[in-house]
Amino acid sequence: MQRLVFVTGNAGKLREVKAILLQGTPIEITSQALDIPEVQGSTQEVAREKCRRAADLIGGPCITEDTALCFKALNGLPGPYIKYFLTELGHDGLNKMLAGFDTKDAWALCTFAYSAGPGTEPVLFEGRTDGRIVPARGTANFGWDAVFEAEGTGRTYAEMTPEDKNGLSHRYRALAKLKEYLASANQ
Ligand SMILES: O=P(O)(O)OP(=O)(O)OP(=O)(O)OC[C@H]1O[C@@H](n2cnc3c(O)ncnc32)[C@H](O)[C@@H]1O
Ligand SMILES: [Mg+2]
Repeated sequence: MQRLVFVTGNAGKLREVKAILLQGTPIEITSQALDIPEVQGSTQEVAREKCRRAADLIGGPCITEDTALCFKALNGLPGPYIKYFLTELGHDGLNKMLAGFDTKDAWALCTFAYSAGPGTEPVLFEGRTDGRIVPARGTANFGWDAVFEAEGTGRTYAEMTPEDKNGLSHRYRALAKLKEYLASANQ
């Protein structure tokens, strides 16, 4: 059994990561909620720096995760800054931001970063799910789930069962790559 510390302050992320990793992996997740300052930059720069700081703080190997919500009309923004937009504007405001644009297309991008310990360069694993921004539908219990309709499903993440979301989400796709990496690194 491999033990990995997932450093996150977000209960929704932790719940989904545990559920996804339960499906056939010898990885046990323990978590630490640390509020790590996030730098500005590309999703990759934000992810790398957060993971470096987390590894320094806990003094050992760890994973961190960054989620971006990218609007096509805005060339990928708010991207890694979605948390602040969601907090300040809410679901309705996110829709209104796109009112002047024809395309409501968007994608959810998840970046896991794995550090083998302080001083090592984090390795990144990205997963992307395409969709579009819609007026809120479904049970809104996690972030922007209610306003993101995943392509080809006709449903927002908030209208899906946890199993359905975890079978096609940005997080699931990124974790699949992380799992593969850890499995081959352990042979
Ligand atoms: O401690 P960390 O892991 O950084 O947790 P966080 O909540 O600060 O997370 P981020 O910095 O990655 O910001 C991502 C924002 O998107 C939200 N979010 C992340 N994953 C989501 C998902 O699958 N569905 C809906 N909202 C999500 C999350 O609640 C934040 O508001
Ligand atoms: Mg954060």
